[in-house]
Amino acid sequence: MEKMMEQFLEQSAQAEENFYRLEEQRLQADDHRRETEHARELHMLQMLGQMFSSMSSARVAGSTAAASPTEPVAERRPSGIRYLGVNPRAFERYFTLGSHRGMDEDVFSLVKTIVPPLTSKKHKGQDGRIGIIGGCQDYTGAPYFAAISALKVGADLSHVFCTKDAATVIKSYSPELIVHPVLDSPNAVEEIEKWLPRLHAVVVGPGLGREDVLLKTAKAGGVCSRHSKARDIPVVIDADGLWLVTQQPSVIQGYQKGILTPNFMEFTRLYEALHHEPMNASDRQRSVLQLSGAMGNVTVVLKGEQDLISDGSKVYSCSVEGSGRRCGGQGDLLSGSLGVLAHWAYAASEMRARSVNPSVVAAFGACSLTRWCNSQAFQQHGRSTTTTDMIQEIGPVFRKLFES
Ligand SMILES: NC(=O)C1=CN([C@@H]2O[C@H](COP(=O)(O)OP(=O)(O)OC[C@H]3O[C@@H](n4cnc5c(N)ncnc54)[C@H](O)[C@@H]3O)[C@@H](O)[C@H]2O)[C@@H](O)CC1
Ligand SMILES: Nc1ncnc2c1ncn2[C@@H]1O[C@H](COP(=O)(O)OP(=O)(O)OP(=O)(O)O)[C@@H](O)[C@H]1O
Repeated sequence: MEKMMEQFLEQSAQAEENFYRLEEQRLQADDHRRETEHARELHMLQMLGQMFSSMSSARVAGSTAAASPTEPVAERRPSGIRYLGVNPRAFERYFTLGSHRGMDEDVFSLVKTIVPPLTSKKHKGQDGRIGIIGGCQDYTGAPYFAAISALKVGADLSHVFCTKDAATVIKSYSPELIVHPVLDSPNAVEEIEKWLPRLHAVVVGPGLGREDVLLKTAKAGGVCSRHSKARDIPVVIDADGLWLVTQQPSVIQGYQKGILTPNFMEFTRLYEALHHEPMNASDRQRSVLQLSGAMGNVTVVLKGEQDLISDGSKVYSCSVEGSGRRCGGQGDLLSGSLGVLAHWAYAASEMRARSVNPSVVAAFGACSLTRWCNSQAFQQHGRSTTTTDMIQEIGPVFRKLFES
């Protein structure tokens, strides 16, 4: 009897494994189809963009007005950043948001090209299945903010992997999230790995806490899992996930689709752990470049008055207008949005010459979005602005920044 039971269990484990293998193959085929479709649509958009741009340059050439808004754009275009033919007005609008740095406009225009078209041919899941690893007894807001932001940006499904006692709380904030109460279960890593093959990006850290056992699970089940690195999906590391990276930089060092999003304190800790010397706070651009280099060129986003983004070769700054209000949770909005944008950027970039790192494009998009949501929410709520108010702005701000 016992033997039969054993055989039965073995067979059902095998059947389950086969199911996931087939499911993964099916998802990969779907992704491939979608990427091809996306590339075709993108190609048409590029051609249209080029047609518009040549029409508008013809108008500029024919007019006597030397100060057309399209002219300085061409002059400001830096070498090494491919121009993909977008509406020149995007640059004009971007300037009104507060940036005055030549390099930024091109990265900003690239963000628009990664947004997948909405078509009736897609099925649920194709625009992104994002996983957030975080959420414990103390912190239930952070994973919620990250996961709901991913959905509001345009992901189709958002999964949260949290501890048991955080799960009911997070579920009660939103019926839209899929919540797995597994982080503190004895077989936590297997529980997470069951889902990982279906995910397009993971965000590790919001509200994770710093208990050893949770950090170990996040490491084995998220950052280092064969399903994330081997499947080559973007891994965004934020908040307490950065605590883990500070203790063990090798968990993400050299992984090209790794993106770290430290605030100033998290950045300082990580910098000092890697360089064994105090950071020079007056030269943040240099420090962010150095840290990305020391991490094997993972993308680093140092958040602050200006967000500095580097993949170790260049530093980009994002200074889209925000506000003076610094409520907790804004960083979670950023990391959740970044998970989706990173997936889109890599899906889109397969078809293109990679003149700009897709992680940088995605990071630039997420920073611009977060900052402007902050500014828009502040206009209505002033000092009482909270992250929930900012999340309500994601839809209109995204449309205005990236889809108009
Ligand atoms: N509602 C929630 O559940 C929230 C939970 N959070 C979680 O709280 C946990 C701890 O996050 P913390 O960010 O507090 O991390 P830390 O415990 O490392 O604290 C960082 C400290 O640095 C300070 N700081 C930030 N920027 C600074 C700067 N430029 N100069 C000087 N000091 C600066 C902050 O006030 C904070 O006290 C994380 O898991 C995080 O995800 C936060 O995301 C906020 C919202
Ligand atoms: N001084 C500032 N001016 C404008 N925007 C800022 C400023 N500081 C931070 N931000 C923006 O706020 C967002 C979150 O950064 P913040 O430093 O609050 O992260 P965090 O501390 O990790 O957040 P969280 O509270 O979620 O843990 C980023 O998009 C950043 O651009």
